[in-house]
Amino acid sequence: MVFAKEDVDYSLYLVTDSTMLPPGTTLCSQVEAGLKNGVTLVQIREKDTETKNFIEEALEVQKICKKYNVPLIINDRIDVAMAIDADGVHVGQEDMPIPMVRKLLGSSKILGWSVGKRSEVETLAKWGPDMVDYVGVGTLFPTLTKKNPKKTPMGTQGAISVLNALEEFKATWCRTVGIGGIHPDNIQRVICQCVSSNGKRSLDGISLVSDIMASTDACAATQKLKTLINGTKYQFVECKLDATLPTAASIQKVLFQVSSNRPLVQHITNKVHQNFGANVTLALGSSPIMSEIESEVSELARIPNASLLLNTGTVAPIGMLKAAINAYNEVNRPITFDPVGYSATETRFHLNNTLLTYGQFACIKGNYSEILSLAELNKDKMKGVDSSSGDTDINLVARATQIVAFKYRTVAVCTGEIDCIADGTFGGEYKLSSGTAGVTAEDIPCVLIEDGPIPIMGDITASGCSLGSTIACFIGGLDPTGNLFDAVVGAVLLYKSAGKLASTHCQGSGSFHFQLIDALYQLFHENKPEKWSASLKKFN
Ligand SMILES: Cc1ncc(COP(=O)(O)OP(=O)(O)O)c(N)n1
Ligand SMILES: Cc1ncsc1CCOP(=O)(O)O
Ligand SMILES: [Mg+2]
Repeated sequence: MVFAKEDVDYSLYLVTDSTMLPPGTTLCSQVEAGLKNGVTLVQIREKDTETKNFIEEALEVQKICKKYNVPLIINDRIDVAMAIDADGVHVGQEDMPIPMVRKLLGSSKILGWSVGKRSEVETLAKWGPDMVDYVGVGTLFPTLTKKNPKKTPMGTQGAISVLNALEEFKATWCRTVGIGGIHPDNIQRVICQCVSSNGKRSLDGISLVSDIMASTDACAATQKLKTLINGTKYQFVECKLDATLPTAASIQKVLFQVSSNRPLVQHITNKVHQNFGANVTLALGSSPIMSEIESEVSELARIPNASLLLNTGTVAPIGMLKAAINAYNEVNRPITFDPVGYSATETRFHLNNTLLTYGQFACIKGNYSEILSLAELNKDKMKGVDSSSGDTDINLVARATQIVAFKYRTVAVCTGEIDCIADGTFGGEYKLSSGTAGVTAEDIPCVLIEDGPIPIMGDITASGCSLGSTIACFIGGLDPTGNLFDAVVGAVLLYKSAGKLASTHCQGSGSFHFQLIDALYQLFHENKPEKWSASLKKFN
């Protein structure tokens, strides 16, 4: 059977490993369970099997693949692939060089290569379309399946770099599958986030081993994966999104929802912010809980209208932070992420990136320096964790906010003299292969709040962090059909308006602190956004 290369369906690519088979199953029974339920491509990857047994097993699996009309790929062993006339071969960076493999296999066979770096993509592009048909992009997440992995997990941002390189070097023929630690809890995020910056391509498929091979019910495991792959909406937060910009009426609706739903806002935040954040949360009719207890995060995330503010100013143990992200992502409750001092030190850079790779955030909030660094547009290293001051190129800041929103499929907020908010969620929509149909960061909704600076804001501690509390209250308080962008924009408008009001009543920074809480309380309960002093302007 010869498969036309352009017809190969990479969407659910099963790679075998008979060392992890549960009792009562065999290599063939697991592969057949997968094929029966929608696996579209199979690779035999048996690292410890002797040649004779490898061939026998490969021939058995080949019979099953033929029955389901699905191509069979052989891992590493070009000799075995040729001996049994398999449909293709997969090799990695440490295996036989690609030009030699192609020469041995001939042009009609499928040839896959493992890549993780831009330079590797450049090489395959130089070889041209007759060499590599698809790439395995990884390792995405930690996995126990690959022994002694040479690469540290690259996360979705690493996969985006590979997709960008394929576009940059115009390797249009080359298909892509993500591999490494992919399971139902992260598969939608992988498909949703892994889109090239020009919006032209997402991954063509998901490749995995243990989720099916180690499953005691491989049929159910495959069905679950298939449903998630074929789905079109990633409900990382149960919020309806539409294309219209927020209005006073839509923000009023958000405030009503927050008042009636009274969200529980878990704060994992820095010590300086804790007391102020709790008071801001209470002023907004919500309940604060300042918990960093790992064993209770799952319970907290399951409370109706729970919302998490994760601020990395002073840092809880990484295991606790990951558990919290996991707990909220698992039940589709929103996380507001404030990567304080994102690239101020190497330690912060790695910690924040680890967390960004680990989960999905409904909102990412930062000051100019943080957002520029997240967007990789900050040429100068940040000096500290405070917001930068001085001349600001608002076009650059707005562009950076859009890039962050697009990259992380989130609502990004950049705060400063002018605040900027961009919606890169695409309503949670995702699709293999076609990316965002060419829609890029520059095209996504973006608004500015240009009401001038409130200098006294800089004279109290944790004023920026408490905008995070406000956002977390608003997102958490939404009804299931609520609008995420409206909620974030409403929170920023309220906070700025309250800041202005408080600054006119205070006598100094001490009274400003209290006046700010009073103003938030008053404007929130009055619920007349049309009267707020801060106003919106569409960017572009
Ligand atoms: C689809 C797919 N992608 C990547 C790999 C890994 O190949 P390699 O880097 O050669 O590692 P081993 O699988 O040989 O351990 C793969 N097998 N399949
Ligand atoms: C073969 C391979 N190459 C990179 S990660 C990996 C193993 C993936 O296995 P799992 O899906 O069980 O994490
Ligand atoms: Mg290999």
